[in-house]
Amino acid sequence: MSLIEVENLKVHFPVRGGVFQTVQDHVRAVDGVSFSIEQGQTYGLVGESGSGKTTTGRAIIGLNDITSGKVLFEGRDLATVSKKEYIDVRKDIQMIFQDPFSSLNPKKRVADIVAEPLRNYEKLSAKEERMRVQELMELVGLSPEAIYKYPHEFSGGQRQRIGIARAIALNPKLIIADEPVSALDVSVQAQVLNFMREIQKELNLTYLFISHDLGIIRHMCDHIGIMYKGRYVENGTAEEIFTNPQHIYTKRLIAAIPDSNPRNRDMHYENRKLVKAEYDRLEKDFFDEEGLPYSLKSISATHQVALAERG
Ligand SMILES: Nc1ncnc2c1ncn2[C@@H]1O[C@H](COP(=O)(O)OP(=O)(O)OP(=O)(O)O)[C@@H](O)[C@H]1O
Repeated sequence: MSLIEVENLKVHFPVRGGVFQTVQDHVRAVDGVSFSIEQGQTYGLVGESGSGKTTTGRAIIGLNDITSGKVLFEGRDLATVSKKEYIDVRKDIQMIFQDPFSSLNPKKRVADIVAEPLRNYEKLSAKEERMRVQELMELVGLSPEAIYKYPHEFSGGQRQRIGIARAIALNPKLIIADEPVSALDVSVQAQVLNFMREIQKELNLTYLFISHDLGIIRHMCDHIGIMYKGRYVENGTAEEIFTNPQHIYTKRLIAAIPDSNPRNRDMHYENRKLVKAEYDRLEKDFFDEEGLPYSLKSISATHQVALAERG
């Protein structure tokens, strides 16, 4: 059984207007997304800004209302479990946020920040709590003595480690990591990503990893879903997606990954121009009037016609 299964998830936000603020329309932020994640695996959701990645993560954790569809955690439907069961499940699902600068309360010491979930769910004595927080600090590679410092006394990478310490405090099974390194310097990003992989192995964590950066997703994920305007255009194993992308949108994202090998740069640049030209030409044809993506088959047919026309 998968740890988590998301079935045909839809999250629509009402758009209100007029004098009486009546509902005039809906933003279909997530519009029929399905995936499952096995224990210990990393599933990547990738897409450009506004494609619905964050809303998907927030809906799973209960921060956004679900319009329709199901979220099953260890086979239990989160919409129908008892309150007690839901509280247990919520302990098992934690989140790491994008911005370690704003997600940590600047007025609180690290001891209080990391202890927050412990105080919500576990009744520990002051001594037990301090010991657990110190243990967590060591686990994330920070000095246990630093628990009395404030967030501004740490670097960006260290702050994200504090966010991770808070997320793993209750020994969760699933961590939703929403752009966990995009606010960090590139030099620090790799360190934090590698560290996330290390603790994943050590604690048998499962990740839902959200990013707009396909290069990072490639580094981290076993399976990938490519989102565009609230829907999937493609999903599969990381290997399938990178070795044989089917959709022109996926090809475009892959072509946009910077290539660190200088020998490949010229070729990469040419590929990029080619893919961009195809994409621009076909973009209007991708979605029918209801915004439904055409099947991969029809896209590749359209694609072939376009290529033939170009000679
Ligand atoms: N509370 C809300 N009310 C109305 N619309 C919303 C709300 N939250 C998100 N949206 C809209 O839903 C769509 C999807 O947003 P979402 O933040 O999930 O995308 P994203 O792919 O995570 O993008 P980003 O990387 O910029 O966060 C966007 O059009 C956004 O404006």
